[in-house]
Amino acid sequence: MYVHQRQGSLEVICGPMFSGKSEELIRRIKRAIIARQRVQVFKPALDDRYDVSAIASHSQRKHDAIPVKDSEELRRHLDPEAEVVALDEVQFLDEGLLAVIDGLAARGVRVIAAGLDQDSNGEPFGIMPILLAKAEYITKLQAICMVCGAAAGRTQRLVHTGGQVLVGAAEAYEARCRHCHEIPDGTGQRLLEEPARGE
Ligand SMILES: Nc1ncnc2c1ncn2[C@@H]1O[C@H](COP(=O)(O)OP(=O)(O)O)[C@@H](O)[C@H]1O
Ligand SMILES: Cc1cn([C@H]2C[C@H](O)[C@@H](COP(=O)(O)O)O2)c(=O)[nH]c1=O
Ligand SMILES: [Zn+2]
Repeated sequence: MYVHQRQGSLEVICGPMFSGKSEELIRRIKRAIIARQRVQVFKPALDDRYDVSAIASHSQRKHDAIPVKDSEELRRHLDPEAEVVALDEVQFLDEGLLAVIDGLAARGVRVIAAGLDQDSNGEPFGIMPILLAKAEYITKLQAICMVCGAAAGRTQRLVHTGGQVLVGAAEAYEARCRHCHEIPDGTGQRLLEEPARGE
């Protein structure tokens, strides 16, 4: 006879900026609360754009969250009774989070992690590729390309400052499709020019 235990799992919500990751995370958090589950919500302290101690979407939806500077601080705040642990902006958290998430899922906790799968150069962002490999469930969202209106899987940086990490919103970024996304090469030239016909 099988004995079913409460199954832990990892759900990852990814996609470019403005694709609705935070809205979707808040929706799942609200449903878990309606189901009277014990929910804990975290975000990296680094992301202080709209609110220091809340997940906030670009459409002003919010949910209280514990800001943490790294995975060690997150580990210290964990409620041993939590049934659901939700994390926003996980691309900013360190590799130590992987062991924390594995430990939670092994204890039967439902972990929901939202974050950018790609940086503004279209490269994998932080621990996201590993989380995607480890997840039981993946939701990849698309925004609307601000140039052509197509579905957008990438984020265009509009300012020529910063390295991979530059906290910001619409003043510094917009959603773009693969075709309209440009990777700066330092000269202001397009890197991804379409080959001329006949080439
Ligand atoms: N280019 C865009 N495509 C889709 N939604 C956009 C765009 N620009 C602004 N928005 C707004 O952003 C909201 C999604 O915000 P949010 O959940 O914070 O996204 P993410 O967490 O993926 O950055 C949308 O519901 C919409 O109101
Ligand atoms: C593409 C890209 C984004 N960021 C920053 C900008 C924002 O502070 C967050 C993403 O927030 P969202 O909830 O997904 O809108 O990440 C960055 O630092 N570097 C990048 O390349
Ligand atoms: Zn486009």
